[in-house]
Amino acid sequence: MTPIYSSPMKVGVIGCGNVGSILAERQKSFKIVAAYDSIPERVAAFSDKYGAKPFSDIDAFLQEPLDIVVEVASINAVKDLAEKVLLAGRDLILLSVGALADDAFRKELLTTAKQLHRRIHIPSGAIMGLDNVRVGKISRVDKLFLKTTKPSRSLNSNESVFKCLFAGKARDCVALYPKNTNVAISLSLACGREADVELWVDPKAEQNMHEIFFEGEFGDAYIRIRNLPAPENPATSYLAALSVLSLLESLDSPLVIGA
Ligand SMILES: NC(=O)C1=CN([C@@H]2O[C@H](COP(=O)(O)OP(=O)(O)OC[C@H]3O[C@@H](n4cnc5c(N)ncnc54)[C@H](O)[C@@H]3O)[C@@H](O)[C@H]2O)C=CC1
Ligand SMILES: O=C([O-])CC(=O)C(=O)O
Repeated sequence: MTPIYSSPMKVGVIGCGNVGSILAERQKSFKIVAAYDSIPERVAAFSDKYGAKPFSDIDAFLQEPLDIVVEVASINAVKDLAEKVLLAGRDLILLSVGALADDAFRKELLTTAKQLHRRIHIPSGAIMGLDNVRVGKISRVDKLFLKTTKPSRSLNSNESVFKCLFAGKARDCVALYPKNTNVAISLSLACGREADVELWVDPKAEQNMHEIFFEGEFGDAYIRIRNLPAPENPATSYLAALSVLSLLESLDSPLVIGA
């Protein structure tokens, strides 16, 4: 049978910032052959450092012989570019999951993916437990609650006291904090039920902490993830970059683990 991907897998990256650079630094069984960013200097510097072909035109980028495109840019990038990626016949990994909070956009994107037999992969990002939260789609759920606590610098906040910045539904949270709460949408999509969310700023904290409270037919679970912020972007936890990396490393493995 023909292998699904080339070996090494040819990856195109949208977003040459913090996560894009971590992927490039640590690529092993895949190769980033093309890079696209809306800031020309960023893509040029990325290309000089890592050898990927630079693009500031998305159509030209998508004409490269890519096995998969990895979005590590922004919610706007997903909204503007994800459909183009699928229409170009590429699978897509997307990290700015908040874009999928828009029901109409998500449904249209998934319809396109289905029609073209393409896949959209959502990495676990900055949390753990997304695999088992999927039981929410086939069994009763009584509670899905995410409490995120981040240092002031991660939230670009001037608050000097421990304070709740938001309490409400996942999609309203990511609309207000698009660079900090994509995980709330990943959880909601995995479970099939919109998560309740609280976002706290803690001026004394050093880590980006996510606490997941999940209850239902199976029993209950509490997961606490204390993430080190990524050195180049404290809004993003380092684990988010590692999760994309591990997904890329395992995509064509014959052994699929989890859930
Ligand atoms: N799902 C999850 O668990 C997590 C998701 N994220 C999201 O992942 C994404 C990447 O994070 P970082 O690398 O830390 O961000 P970053 O800000 O360091 O890098 C983003 C890069 O993408 C580029 N970019 C932004 N919008 C673009 C567009 N419309 N078209 C082309 N290029 C564009 C920027 O110029 C920048 O170079 C962010 O959206 C972040 O919020 C981050 C952490 C966890
Ligand atoms: O990296 C994190 O801790 C979570 C994050 O920013 C997001 O979900 O957007």
